[in-house]
Amino acid sequence: MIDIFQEAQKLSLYLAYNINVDAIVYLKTEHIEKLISELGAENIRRRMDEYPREINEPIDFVARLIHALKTGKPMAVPLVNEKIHTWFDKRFKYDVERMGGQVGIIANLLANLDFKKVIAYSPVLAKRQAQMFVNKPNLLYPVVENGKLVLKKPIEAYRENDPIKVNRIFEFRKGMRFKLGNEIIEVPHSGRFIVASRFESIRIETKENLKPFLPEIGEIVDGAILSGYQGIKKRYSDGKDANYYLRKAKEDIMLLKRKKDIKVHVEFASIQDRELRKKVIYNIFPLADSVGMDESEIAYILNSLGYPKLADRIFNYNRIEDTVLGGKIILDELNLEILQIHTIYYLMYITHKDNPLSEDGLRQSLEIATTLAAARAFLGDIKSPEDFKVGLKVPYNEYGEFVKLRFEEAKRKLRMKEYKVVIIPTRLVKNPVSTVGLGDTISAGAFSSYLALLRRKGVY
Ligand SMILES: Nc1ncnc2c1ncn2[C@@H]1O[C@H](COP(=O)(O)O)[C@@H](O)[C@H]1O
Ligand SMILES: O=P(O)(O)OC[C@H]1O[C@](O)(COP(=O)(O)O)[C@@H](O)[C@@H]1O
Ligand SMILES: [Mg+2]
Repeated sequence: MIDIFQEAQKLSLYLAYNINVDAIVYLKTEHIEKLISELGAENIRRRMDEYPREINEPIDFVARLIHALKTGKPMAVPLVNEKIHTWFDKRFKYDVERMGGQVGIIANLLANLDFKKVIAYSPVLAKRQAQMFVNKPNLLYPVVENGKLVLKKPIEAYRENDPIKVNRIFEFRKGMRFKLGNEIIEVPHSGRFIVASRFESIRIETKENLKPFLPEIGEIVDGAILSGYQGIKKRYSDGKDANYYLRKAKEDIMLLKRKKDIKVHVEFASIQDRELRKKVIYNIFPLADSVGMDESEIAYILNSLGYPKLADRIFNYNRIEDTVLGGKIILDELNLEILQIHTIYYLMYITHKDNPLSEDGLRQSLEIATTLAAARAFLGDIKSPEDFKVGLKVPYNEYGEFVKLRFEEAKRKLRMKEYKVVIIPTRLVKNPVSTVGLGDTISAGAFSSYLALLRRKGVY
């Protein structure tokens, strides 16, 4: 496995579009009890039944937070009412502020792992945000100077007046117990709840001056990881809308692939609004080669594709045979080369039978992914390639053997002839320093090692 990791390190990757500051709160029972006594258990329960898909007022936040705590699922809900920022800041002291967003997290990870070159782009880059990127020669931000593409360290490329986006992250831990009225809730898994800020001023796009250079960037790199589409809004005050930004996003992928047919991985993230989710899935996925998502996200996607019962089963029971079934549907309906699903107890790849990699190769790629996530969960951050070894010391989760057994059963039940499906148990850290960014870490590790293995086979 180490040899594949070393081959992945020789790759150069392009990343776009989202960076932000993650302001992290380590939730304590007292926080929750205070919120419940302030807003009332009955009110919260009622709002939980309504399942608000955006945060307009404090009770929306508390309802969705408690739903996440009850299920132990990773969740992200957009904050759309700028007036309640002060409500949050009065109630919570942020324990840590760190780099966030798929681009920010993956850029720092790959740069610290000594990848050859990481070109990280976000349409906004404020000074404070630029300072959160690791300052290494292999991590560069693309700018246009005198009509030419120039790659600079982020700290040399920031713009004074660019806005900063701060997301609030609530880290919760397995075993936390509290009362909601008469109901005792015990958190089943450790995880994170993201209150994702959505501002008019930050658009998910490639700025017009950089756009003509995307084919050149595509030529320099070996692959691209794109994410942030969840930040697109339905409508903007200047008349632009989601269709406009999705058309632009599609153009970007085609431009990146124009000079060299690089592989593109899309890291999916929670999109609460059904209409927007559907638009992102139908516009973007067919242009991607690879897509990554967690168990809540696969359920949301299947809901959008018209499989609500299967979606509910995956969300509530996380059974392997349902995930395989759902994965096959997504792979086929959106015509992907490979789909990667990360869940608390297992990681899964689904591809078509003609994928050039062997099942063993695919499994090794997932092993790299879970090892990196375990290292990050244990250390809080990955600072050098040496940290990979820390992940190797983390044991597989206690359901490891059960996962393998259930997978063998699923293979007997489901039609598998046309697919390659591989699954591995996760290496799960019992008391993680934090969990935010683990999915991004898994996907970066999986996609880059997938590319390295394709290269080794001579097919990429
Ligand atoms: N404590 C943990 N140790 C190792 N890996 C973990 C831990 N908790 C979660 N994970 C993995 O990370 C993903 C989370 O993905 P998101 O996209 O951030 O939801 C989870 O599925 C586990 O595979
Ligand atoms: O949707 P947004 O606002 O771009 O934010 C994405 C959020 O997802 C993260 O990138 C983490 O994602 P994962 O936990 O799924 O790896 C956070 O750092 C960030 O706050
Ligand atoms: Mg994720």
